[in-house]
Amino acid sequence: MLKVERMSKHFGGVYANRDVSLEVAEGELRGVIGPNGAGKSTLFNLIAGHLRPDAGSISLAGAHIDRLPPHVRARRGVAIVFQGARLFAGMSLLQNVMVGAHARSRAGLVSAAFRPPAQRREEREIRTQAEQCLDRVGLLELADRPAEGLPLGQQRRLQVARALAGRPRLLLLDEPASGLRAAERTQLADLIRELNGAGTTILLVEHDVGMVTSLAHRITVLDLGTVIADGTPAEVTSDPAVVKAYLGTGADHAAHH
Ligand SMILES: Nc1ncnc2c1ncn2[C@@H]1O[C@H](COP(=O)(O)OP(=O)(O)OP(=O)(O)O)[C@@H](O)[C@H]1O
Repeated sequence: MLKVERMSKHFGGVYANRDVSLEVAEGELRGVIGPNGAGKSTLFNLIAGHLRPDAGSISLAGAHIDRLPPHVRARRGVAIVFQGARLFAGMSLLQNVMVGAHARSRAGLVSAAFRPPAQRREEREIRTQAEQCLDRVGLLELADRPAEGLPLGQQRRLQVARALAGRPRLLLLDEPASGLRAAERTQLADLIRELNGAGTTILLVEHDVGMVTSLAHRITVLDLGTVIADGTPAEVTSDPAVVKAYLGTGADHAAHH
């Protein structure tokens, strides 16, 4: 479904990504890991459309998307959950998800305020769909609560619900576990597994190696901007190059856990 071919991106003299290739098959849960500075965020931003590659290509279901702006990629079915993405604090959980759905609807959120009768049905459909998305992430009971002050674990799940409202073909998750407590991580991991089990193709870029190895079918390992391993969790974690890359930043890595 997603194919990244020999993609490179440099900042000055530093290759943040160099000749990076990876494929995500339909229905797959693909993990991307790597020590600090490996190029994970850069890869994520290139796929999401926030950075342009210097070389190489990205295609979705056979069509090149690397020159499309993020919102057009979203319309093609690429949903993005950013690390630290903002929620609308003044809105309820349900409204936050409805914004995600409106991004895809013809009416748009602004015109929803002046909705003529013809648009009321669409509005109702969006609401129902948003409720379903909240239900999928286990937050339906909190639908009418304000998003403000929500614990971090619930914020992340709300962000996932918002991404699901666009009915994505591919869900991109950028370090979704960062800053979460152990119990919240477990809940989030269960959610990711469930979504993938229900058919959502997922690319999970994550610092937490344990989480990725427990969830992903296949893992791409980056180090210093290049792919050093690609395979099943068992294959990559026993790969000497991977072990060496992580040992090289051992103290730093341990500090994150
Ligand atoms: N906007 C930028 N300008 C200059 N250098 C950058 C920029 N973004 C990334 N880099 C450099 O590119 C390399 C890869 O960084 P990147 O943030 O993609 O790694 P990462 O794997 O996400 O790291 P971390 O796990 O620490 O977040 C690093 O050497 C970084 O300093």
